[in-house]
Amino acid sequence: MISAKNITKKYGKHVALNNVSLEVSKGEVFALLGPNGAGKTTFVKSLLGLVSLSGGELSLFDKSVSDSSSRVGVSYLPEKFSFHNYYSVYDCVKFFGQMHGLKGDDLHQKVQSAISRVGISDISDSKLNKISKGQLQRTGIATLLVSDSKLIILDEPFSGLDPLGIKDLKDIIASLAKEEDKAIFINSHILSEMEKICDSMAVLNKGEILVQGKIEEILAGEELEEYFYKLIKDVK
Ligand SMILES: Nc1ncnc2c1ncn2[C@@H]1O[C@H](COP(=O)(O)OP(=O)(O)OP(=O)(O)O)[C@@H](O)[C@H]1O
Repeated sequence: MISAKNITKKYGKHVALNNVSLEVSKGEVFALLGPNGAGKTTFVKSLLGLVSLSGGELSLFDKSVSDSSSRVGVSYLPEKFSFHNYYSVYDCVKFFGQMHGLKGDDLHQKVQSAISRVGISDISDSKLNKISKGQLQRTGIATLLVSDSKLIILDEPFSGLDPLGIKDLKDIIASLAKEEDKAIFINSHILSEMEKICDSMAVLNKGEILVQGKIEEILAGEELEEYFYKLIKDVK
């Protein structure tokens, strides 16, 4: 679903991604991990076509990311979800449903079901400027659930959520992961959460991939946090 072959991104003289290669396949929950400034956001922006690469090949569903149709079937949740303040939660999720081609009763049912799945049915009619940060983030998650996107890209999805929100999101990710035709790509710092929900990972540091593969095989019984800190310390 995602294929990066030797991709490089330079901002002026600064190399943010250096010869990065990685693959994300159907059915995977994939974590891109790395310290501040490692290049994670640059990688996500490259997938979304928001920055142009300096070299290499990056594709979604076997189409180059330079072709915007490669992003049909992709949903993205930014770290801080935002939308027009004067929309209600319902209308916001409905807008995303309409963007994915849903109509009539089907649209209404899917919007209601997405809102209920993230536990905010009680504030469905509230305007976005009248709800909390965590409720707004849950609204963002509902916008992902309303469509049947095959690739879901989550940027720091746990940020702004309370422990209950984190638990709900982990359950949602786990249930989406059961759908074998989907892949979930997560960019996050919260290592403890990643270990429980992801099956594959790559660690980026200073624009370079240090390790990549199945989490269980990489960790071989070690805790992810411990493994990560040792790995980063060793290459500093
Ligand atoms: N628009 C830009 N112009 C110049 N340099 C940039 C730009 N965007 C990012 N960088 C640099 O590229 C490197 C990678 O940044 P990036 O935002 O991709 O890292 P990150 O892993 O997402 O970091 P964080 O975890 O702090 O969000 C950093 O050194 C950053 O300073």
